[in-house]
Amino acid sequence: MAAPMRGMSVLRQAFQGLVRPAGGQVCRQVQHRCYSTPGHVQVDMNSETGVATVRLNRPPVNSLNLDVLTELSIALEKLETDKSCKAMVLASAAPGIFSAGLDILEMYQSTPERCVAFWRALQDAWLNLYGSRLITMAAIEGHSPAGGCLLAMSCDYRVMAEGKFQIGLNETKLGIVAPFWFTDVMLNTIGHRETEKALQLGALYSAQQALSIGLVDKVVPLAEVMPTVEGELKNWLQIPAAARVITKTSMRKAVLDRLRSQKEKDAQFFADFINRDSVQKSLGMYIASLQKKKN
Ligand SMILES: CC/C=C\C/C=C\CCC/C=C/CC(=O)SCCNC(=O)CCNC(=O)[C@H](O)C(C)(C)COP(=O)(O)OP(=O)(O)OC[C@H]1O[C@@H](n2cnc3c(N)ncnc32)[C@H](O)[C@@H]1OP(=O)(O)O
Repeated sequence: MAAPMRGMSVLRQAFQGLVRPAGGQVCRQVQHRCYSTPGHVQVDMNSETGVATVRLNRPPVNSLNLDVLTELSIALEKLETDKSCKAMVLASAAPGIFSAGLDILEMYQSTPERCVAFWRALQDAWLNLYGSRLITMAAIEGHSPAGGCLLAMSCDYRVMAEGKFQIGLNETKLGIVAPFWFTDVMLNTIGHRETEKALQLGALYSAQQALSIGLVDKVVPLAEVMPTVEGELKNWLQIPAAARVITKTSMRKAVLDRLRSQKEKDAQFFADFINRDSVQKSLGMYIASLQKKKN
């Protein structure tokens, strides 16, 4: 039997047919299909319910590097074209973390070419997620700063674990600036006044604070995050899909089109901005502060 997954009872896993075959990889029987397991993004498709669970799997903190973002983008594209797939739950396979956001090492002392490739991968992953026809829900079972917060905000619904975990766009604290499309998504989520404060301060919120400003939709004990997402999904799945998708698309189109129309310019701007001496200095200091935390 596979080791129990965090936030999921052994009974629930047994019920869902989790087994570990001779090869050693976790797989599911009958109604479940694993799209991928070896990489940094695990996709588990339940063909009976039409719900896919996509787990980021890059321990220790699921920082989003070029590989993770490319894999995430491909996984989302596959689900989008899978007619049996109706909904997607974005979660983490790493305990205590949803995602630490972009891999800072992709932005520090990197080449302009790598920066552009990295940024394109982020743009594509986000366009696929924010523009998805699927019902998308974030199961936030841990910290979710910066790019992690962007991924969560880009879903249709967010359930976060109570306790010590934090979520927010903290870019200014690193001496960098949240790109316009991060800002647009936050504006659409919590409104203008809260976004202005949140972005200038680089604020990281507790789950309860995030709930109070509408950054997340529900806060529950850690073990209840997945069951709560599953319960909420039942409501969403009852809505006629075409009407829901048209509504979602019309509400998100302007923000998506804004990036689509200037993808290359945005990627070039990122590479130029991030390679400024002052930005590199700030990033260097931030990396040192993360490392110092341990000593
Ligand atoms: C007008 C201008 C317009 C455009 C400008 C263009 C672009 C600029 C904008 C770019 C956008 C960036 C968005 C981002 O996502 S930036 C990333 C921000 N992320 C963070 O600040 C999170 C940092 N991490 C943490 O706070 C903690 O790690 C965390 C709370 C998530 C978890 O804490 P925990 O105690 O559990 O773990 P740690 O011991 O801290 O970390 C373990 C190891 O992981 C390393 N680490 C952590 N986060 C990252 C990361 N984001 N990238 C790379 N590496 C990371 C950490 O250093 C530890 O490493 P080791 O010491 O073990 O080697």
